[in-house]
Amino acid sequence: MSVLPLDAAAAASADATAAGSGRRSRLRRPGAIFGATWLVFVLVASLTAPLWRPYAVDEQDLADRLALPSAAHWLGTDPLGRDILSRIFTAGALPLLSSALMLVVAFGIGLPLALVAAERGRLTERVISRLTEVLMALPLIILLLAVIGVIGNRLYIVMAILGVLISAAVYRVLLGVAQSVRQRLYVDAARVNGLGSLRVNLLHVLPSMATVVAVQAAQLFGIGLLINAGLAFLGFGPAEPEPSWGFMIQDASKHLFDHPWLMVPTGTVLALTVVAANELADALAAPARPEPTRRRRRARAGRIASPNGPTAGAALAPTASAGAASVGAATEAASGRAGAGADPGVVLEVRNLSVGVDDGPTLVSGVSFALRPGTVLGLVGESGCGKTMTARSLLGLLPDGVAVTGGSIRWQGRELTDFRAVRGREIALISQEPMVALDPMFSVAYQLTQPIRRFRSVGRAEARRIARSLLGQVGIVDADRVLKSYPHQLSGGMAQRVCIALALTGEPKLLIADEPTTALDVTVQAEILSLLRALVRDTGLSVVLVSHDLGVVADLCDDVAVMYAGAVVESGTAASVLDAPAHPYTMALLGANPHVPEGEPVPLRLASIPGTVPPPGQWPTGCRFASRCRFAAAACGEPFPARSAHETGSVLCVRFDELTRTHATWDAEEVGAQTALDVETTPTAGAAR
Ligand SMILES: Nc1ncnc2c1ncn2[C@@H]1O[C@H](COP(=O)(O)OP(=O)(O)OP(=O)(O)O)[C@@H](O)[C@H]1O
Repeated sequence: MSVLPLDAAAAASADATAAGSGRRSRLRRPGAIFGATWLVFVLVASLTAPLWRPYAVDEQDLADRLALPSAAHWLGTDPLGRDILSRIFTAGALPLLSSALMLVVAFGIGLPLALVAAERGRLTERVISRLTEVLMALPLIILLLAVIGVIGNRLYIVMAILGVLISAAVYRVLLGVAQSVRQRLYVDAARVNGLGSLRVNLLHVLPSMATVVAVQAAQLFGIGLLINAGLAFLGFGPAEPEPSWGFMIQDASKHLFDHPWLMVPTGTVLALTVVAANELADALAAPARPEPTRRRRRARAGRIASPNGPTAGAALAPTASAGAASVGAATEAASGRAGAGADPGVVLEVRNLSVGVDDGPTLVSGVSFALRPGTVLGLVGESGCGKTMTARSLLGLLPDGVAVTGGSIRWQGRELTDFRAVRGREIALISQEPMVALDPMFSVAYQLTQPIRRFRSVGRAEARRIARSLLGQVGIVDADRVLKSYPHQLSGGMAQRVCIALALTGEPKLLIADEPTTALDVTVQAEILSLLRALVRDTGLSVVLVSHDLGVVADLCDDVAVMYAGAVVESGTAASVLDAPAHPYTMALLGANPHVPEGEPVPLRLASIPGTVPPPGQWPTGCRFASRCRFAAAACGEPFPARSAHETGSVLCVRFDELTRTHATWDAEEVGAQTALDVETTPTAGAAR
């Protein structure tokens, strides 16, 4: 039953987010104009045919049979001398309306099922998918003929049943789209902002699927017309003298050689109607005009170099507040504070957190840290080390099929289980891609005032006033203009400011900032960092900052937890960890930081840590960094506990004491053709290498 426009749907899904302006521009294309105009014309002409047709459908002129077009009969006559024009348009209502009915049934079943399966997770999705697979395995035409055998030529009912059968295929296509839309950051943002499941689907998921739904509907409509005509051709249409396109084509096929014209009018109307539906679908599926601006492209390029702009000079320098505010990101083993949730100074405590894929590998294990009010904790590490999974666990926003499998998250002294209750109100999220985190369908005013009204129980006018004030708080001076704007009209930096304002709508106490500056220009990065710093200073917010940029961490964080292969390998105050790293991975990470001190030449090649992070499921016993570590020894192959370090932090290295004693360092000596990091150890007796 491969009747669905999978390619078209996939193509459309790719740009579904540009739906607003994109859809309008697509509808101005010639194909779309032709398709829509013809479909409207044929529909109106068919529905009104009894009012304007020149002859009744059964009116015969036996003296003028099989006539060519004339003034009396514009499209000629059939073998019984009946007027073809009158019959064609009278016959149009049935295929058009019954195909529309088929669409309503197919989407009425397929679309809600896709939304539910995408939302409810893997188990529900599997159950629904298996059921729809059964439906898809049924032989469509044979089944339809069997139905006709039972109920007769009642084409509306037959087409409704066809809709039920096709709903399985509709579901398959829409499921993929719904799943991909649900992963978009603005859907997460809507959930963080307290929207219930129905409203998330209605306000954010469905509008983004509209293009795919329209493409599918247009193509299925054409297929419905053909099936309808095919059934009538086979004799399962309306009984004579009622006209039908299929029967008229069958009648014409008998005279293909002696009176070929007879095939032309009905064949042309049917073909034009199917082509019009397909043209409309193609126009809708065509990519919308690309939106990326030079600014976004530059931002992407900047991400590769990961410069820190004005903050780069401060890279690796201790922050002024670090010492004073340091809480330490301590593992439970190192701190020994099993009951630290009772500590009134700790706003968030994560202990022994594990995250894993259902029936799959563990992605994060044994992660522990604590956070005091008004401080910033940085989660750093290479890509794939589990920073995002850890951060998203704090909001209960893990991807489908991924779940917290162990440990505890204590928020303000109580175990965090009901994430919906705290999302947006107490804990908010700022994500990496501001342009994707805002819903392209809605104005900034709408996106800000909705959560404000919900969280603060205020009216429309007051919500707008608060939105304006929040925009002012995040450094937007022309708030009124920005409120009226749509996301695509904002620059990256402006969009991130709006996202931060959005995160503040529920007056949260904790911000999870997942690489909030990665997608931005260098100068804008600095502005956003300084904005975050000001917010922490002025409002007492706590922040968990996910970053791979040590410059950003040095600049903004009070404490830092360095993650490697799903575990925290070192934690402590940012000042102590960055100034005197205790774990070889932290040393190597600092050595590979692409920071060039002022006045020094830029190296030809950047330093790197040899090897790659072992993927989940392939972590070795013992130290997960051992295979890449210059200091690895036999003892690293065995499991070992974390050790206290940096006064309030910890380090997960069995050779910690030894390396400290020997003042081991791991610097990036980037010269000439050297590509790896050099190891320097101060030769001290007993310092084994
Ligand atoms: N939906 C998912 N299903 C299964 N595994 C996943 C999923 N998303 C991420 N992972 C895996 O989980 C591990 C941790 O990913 P995570 O995104 O937390 O890393 P990260 O340190 O934040 O990296 P990055 O800086 O690239 O975002 C990676 O190995 C990743 O491949």
